[in-house]
Amino acid sequence: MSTTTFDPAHPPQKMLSGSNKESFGYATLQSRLPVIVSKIVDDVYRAYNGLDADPSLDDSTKKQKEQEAKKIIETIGALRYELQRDKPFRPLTDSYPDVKEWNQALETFYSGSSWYKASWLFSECYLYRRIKEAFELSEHWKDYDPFFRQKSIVFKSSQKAVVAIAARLMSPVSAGSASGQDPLQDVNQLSSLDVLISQGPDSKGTQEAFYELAQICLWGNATDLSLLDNPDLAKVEELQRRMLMEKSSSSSSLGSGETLLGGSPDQQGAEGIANDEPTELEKHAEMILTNDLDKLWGKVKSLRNARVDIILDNAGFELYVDLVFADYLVRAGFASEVVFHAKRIPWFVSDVLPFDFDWTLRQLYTGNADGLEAFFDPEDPAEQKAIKDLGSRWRTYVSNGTWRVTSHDFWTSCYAFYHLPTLPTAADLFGDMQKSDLWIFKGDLNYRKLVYDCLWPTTTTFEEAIGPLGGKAPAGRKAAGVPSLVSFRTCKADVVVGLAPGVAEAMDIKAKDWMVSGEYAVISFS
Ligand SMILES: O=P(O)(O)OC[C@H]1O[C@](O)(CO)[C@@H](O)[C@@H]1O
Repeated sequence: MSTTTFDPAHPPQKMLSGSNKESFGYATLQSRLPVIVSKIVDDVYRAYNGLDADPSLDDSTKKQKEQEAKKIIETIGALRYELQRDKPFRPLTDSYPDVKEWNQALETFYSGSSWYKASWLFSECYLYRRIKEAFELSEHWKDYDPFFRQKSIVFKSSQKAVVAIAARLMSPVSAGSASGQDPLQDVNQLSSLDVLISQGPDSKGTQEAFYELAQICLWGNATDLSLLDNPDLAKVEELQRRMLMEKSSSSSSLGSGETLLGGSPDQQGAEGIANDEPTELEKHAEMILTNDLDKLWGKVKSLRNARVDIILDNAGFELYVDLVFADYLVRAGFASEVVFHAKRIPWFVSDVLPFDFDWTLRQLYTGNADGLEAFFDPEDPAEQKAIKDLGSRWRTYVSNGTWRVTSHDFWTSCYAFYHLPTLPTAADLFGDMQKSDLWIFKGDLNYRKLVYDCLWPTTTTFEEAIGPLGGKAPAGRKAAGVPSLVSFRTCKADVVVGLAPGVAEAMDIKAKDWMVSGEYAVISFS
């Protein structure tokens, strides 16, 4: 394959790079990535110390595993050193299927280059690929995910929001039915989004549910572990509050028994909260700096039994809200097939691997079956049931083929998504994705790869910035076989497009780190 037309080193605008000391790329290479790498060492130590307690290993395998763990720890330490001293990149030496493509790109575009000189995107992707190499060169640790422990801890700490959302979706109709009103006549009387959605694709309830769940899906991207390089669980909880339909004047803790996600007007009145108070979710709508939800709704409402592809980002809570949104699309009749694209190798700390997907569903539907301790253990039996029912429904989607999880090496390559339609090694992926009616890209890294991670003026249109995937592509998006697409992204890198004139300047005054803090977001539709 010739890589000359697939160039990760020369994006259409000046590339983001760690060579600029003012950039977030520099800060990431300088302080965040070394911490992430050190945590891998800690994790392998812990795994290695736990080997003795593993009854499935015979003595000789245990010994081999221990020796390999020591080697991995050494290799990861050396990798941190290379990064911190800005040593030149070296070719990969394992035999994972993508190695040839990586080495070709290194040789063609980055020969003699190094972490701070190359594009930030390339360096960061290369780092995660080198981490994979350290494990891949072993016999017993090839499939080990050094980030799984962190993913699981943070997901567990998301219980309050997980439960609140499950209850919002699944709990039975409350006030409307209790007051004898026909709940389907008055959507405000309903506590269950499931009931709203079941009114059919053209109903007001389905539309309201769309706006709420799409924003929940967006803000799920705020809690990823690569940004929280020292995950502070209280911070995770705080970030998740924004997804709830709580009134903003309510207390700042998610204590049990409080009215989460709305509830009936009566309930709110009883708590002394005026109905016209904005909810947390509504308040945060102002933080979506370019918001194409209306355009997305225009597309979604035209779909019937369509195929929707979701290019996943993080495991844990973000995956959970992605599944909530996918569930909505199916329940409302818009989609009959949802394809989830996961990563094949541990990536940017918390990205979803196929294993994470299955594991997440299991934690939900298993509950405390067989007397085992449930992963989520809300005291209220109705909440326990809501989680279990939701998980069981999702398991059925997987077993009957409504939901499919897939993965491809393209998502962990060094290439921007500009190259998806033409990169020979992605031809099978692109061919399959062309059968879809809508692509939903989650998260910051997917956004960076969509817009080629370069310094576009912030008023550049999204259509233009995504090049061949956009409507402004020379052949036109449709001719190129690309369906409508949307990006749900909280901003964690110093690139953003699609802003109205003056917005970036106003933000610079309002919040210096608005581009990278994860506090602000964009929803961009093409
Ligand atoms: O999980 P997300 O939203 O893709 O975020 C990953 C992003 O986090 C960061 O590590 C934040 O610096 C970026 O390098 C990367 O783009």
